[in-house]
Amino acid sequence: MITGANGLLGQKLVEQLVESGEFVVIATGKGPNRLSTEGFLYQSLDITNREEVDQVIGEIAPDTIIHGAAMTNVDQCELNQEACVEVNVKATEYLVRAAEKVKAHFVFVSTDFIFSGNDGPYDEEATPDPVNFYGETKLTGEELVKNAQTTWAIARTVLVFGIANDLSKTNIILWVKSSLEAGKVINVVDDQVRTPTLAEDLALGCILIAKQKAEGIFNISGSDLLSAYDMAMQTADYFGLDKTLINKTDSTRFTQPAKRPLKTGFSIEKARKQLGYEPKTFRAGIGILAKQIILASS
Ligand SMILES: NC(=O)C1=CN([C@@H]2O[C@H](COP(=O)(O)OP(=O)(O)OC[C@H]3O[C@@H](n4cnc5c(N)ncnc54)[C@H](O)[C@@H]3O)[C@@H](O)[C@H]2O)C=CC1
Repeated sequence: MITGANGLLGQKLVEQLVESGEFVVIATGKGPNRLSTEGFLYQSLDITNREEVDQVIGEIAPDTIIHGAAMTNVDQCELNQEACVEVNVKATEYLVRAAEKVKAHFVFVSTDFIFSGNDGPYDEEATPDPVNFYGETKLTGEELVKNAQTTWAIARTVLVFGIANDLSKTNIILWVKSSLEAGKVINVVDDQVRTPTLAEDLALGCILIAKQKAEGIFNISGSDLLSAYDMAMQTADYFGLDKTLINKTDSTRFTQPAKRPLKTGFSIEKARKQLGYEPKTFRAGIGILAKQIILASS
């Protein structure tokens, strides 16, 4: 059972799980089914509704729950903290309690934003110290999961990029591509460092965890440690666009409601060794997006 199935990760998870043919997939999401594929059962589920959560999980009694739903807009979390707590903390608790009753393996998707960004890249043992409210709520979610009376895993990830089926979500690659194609000058920070993650790779990592019923914390991200500026330059290079339109800048030039950690990124050695997880390079990820852009516009 997947939560947040209409989201970017949710869509990729459902696609890959169905394609493998090994699972009965229950996709749950807020409101109607917005997935473009078939071969699964869809159940509308607002995870902030405790009764609904109890009822749906009680009836389905899934083997495994991959909890990908979250309030993911970091600035909105800072501005609307009550709503952020409802989704990222309280709903996670409802799901954990319901999972305990049916003894489901519980996989929680978490974030590099639980870290300060002063001393990345991080391994699974590093000490969290979030710099914004979103990070705080995801860390509280992790604590709830760690104390669950059922088996659990936490899949932490970093800057997820991919193409959603309704093209609703933008990402750094799409932004750089469209700006440079329009001849626009863009300012890109070189002091925020990440290991960007192709959405398909994150889904793959979650599925490896689910299949093996692996327990504990796993870093599931890309392996290339890049600044946002590096990502922009690689994107321009891939599409043969004008790199002189990309200006290097730093985070002090931007004011956003939520502070961003500077240097995060993950070491993924544990997932490589224990799960057999191997992500694409960032360049290969751009290539996959490029094909999806062509398919979406044809
Ligand atoms: N996108 C990123 O760069 C990163 C994402 N993550 C984590 O990865 C996970 C997946 O993220 P994405 O797929 O990128 O996000 P997304 O924003 O595309 O999907 C999240 C989904 O959760 C759903 N949702 C929100 N409130 C809900 C509710 N009350 N009931 C049911 N569903 C609800 C939304 O409708 C949406 O479909 C999240 O847990 C996020 O915290 C972690 C690090 C980076």
